[in-house]
Amino acid sequence: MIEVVNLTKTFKKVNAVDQVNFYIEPGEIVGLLGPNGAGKSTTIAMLSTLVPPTSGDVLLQQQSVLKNPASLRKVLGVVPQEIALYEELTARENLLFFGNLYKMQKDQLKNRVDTVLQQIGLQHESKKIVKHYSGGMKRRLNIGVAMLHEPDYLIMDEPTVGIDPQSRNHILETVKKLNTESNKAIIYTSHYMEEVEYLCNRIYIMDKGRIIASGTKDEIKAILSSENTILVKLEKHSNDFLSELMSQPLLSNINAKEAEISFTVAKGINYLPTLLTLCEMHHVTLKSYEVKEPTLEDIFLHLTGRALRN
Ligand SMILES: Nc1ncnc2c1ncn2[C@@H]1O[C@H](COP(=O)(O)OP(=O)(O)OP(=O)(O)O)[C@@H](O)[C@H]1O
Repeated sequence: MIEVVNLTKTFKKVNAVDQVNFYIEPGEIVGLLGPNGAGKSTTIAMLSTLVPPTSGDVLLQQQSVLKNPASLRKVLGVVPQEIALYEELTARENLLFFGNLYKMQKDQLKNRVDTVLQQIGLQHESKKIVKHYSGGMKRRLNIGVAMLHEPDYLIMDEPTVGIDPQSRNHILETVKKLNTESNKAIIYTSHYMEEVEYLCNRIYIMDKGRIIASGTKDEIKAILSSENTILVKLEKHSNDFLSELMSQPLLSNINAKEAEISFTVAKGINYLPTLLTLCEMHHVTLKSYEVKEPTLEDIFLHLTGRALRN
C-alpha cells in the first residue's frame, strides 16, 4: 500500500497542496478528480518523489520513502502529463532506449518490450516512427514507457488531455485492461468526471489544494442522497403549467428547457401521481418521467458551488 500523510506544498504564498491524505492498495484504481489548479500535479510530483514536500510524508508499506526514493521507484511507474518520447524513433526503439536507461538486461528488455507493446495495443505499429503516430497512440506509448520495469503501481496525470474522443476511449480501455488483466494499481488524475466515474472504484475530489470529499462512487454520490433530480419530457407545456409547478412546495431547482423540465424533490417522495394530476388539469401530455442518478459533476457543484469545468 502507498499512503500520503498530511502532504503539503507551499510555493511562496501559494498553498498548492494543503494537508492531503490518501492511500492506494494493490490492484485498485483510485481517481484524483479536480479542476485545473486544484493541486493534482503537485501532489503526484511529491508522491513520486520528484518534488520534495514542504511537510508531510509518503509511505510504502508503512515506511517513509522520502529518504529512500529507490524503494518506491522500483514499484511505481509515472506517466507524466507531458509526452516524453523521441519523435524520430519507432515505438520499439523508444521502449528499448528507455529500457536501457533503466539498465535492464538485453534479453529481459526485448521480452519486456514485446509484452508492453501488446499491453498498450501497439504491437502492429511498433515499427512506425513516432512522429507519424496520433496523439492517442503517443499517449499509449508514454504509458508503455512507465510500465517497462514492471511496476505494481502506475500514476497517470491527466492522460487524455488534448486528444480526440476516439483515442480517448482507446486510452480508457487500455487503462482498464492494465488493471483487470495485469493487476496494476492505478492512480488516475483527471478533470473529466465521466472518466473517473467510468474507471475508478474509489475517488478523491480535490479543490484548492485540499481533499474535499473521498470514498467509493456510491459513498460520494450519497452526499446528495437527500434529494432526487427528476427529468420529465412533455408533448408541450404552457406557462400556466410551469407557474403551477413553480408554486409546488415540494419541488425546488425547477429548470425548463422547451419541452423538458427538471426539478429536485426529497428522496422517498413519489411525485409522479401529483405530476399526472397537474398534467391532466392543464391538458399537458407527459412523454417520460426519469429519476436521474447524481453525477460527480453534481457533487462537485454541491460541494464548491462551482462547475468542475468552466
Ligand atoms: N512551481 C510552482 N511555483 C509556483 N506555483 C506553482 C508551481 N507549481 C504549481 N503551482 C501552483 O500550485 C497550484 C496547483 O497547481 P497544480 O499544477 O498542482 O494543479 P493541477 O490540479 O495539477 O492543475 P492542472 O490540471 O492545470 O495541471 C496552482 O495554483 C499553481 O499555479
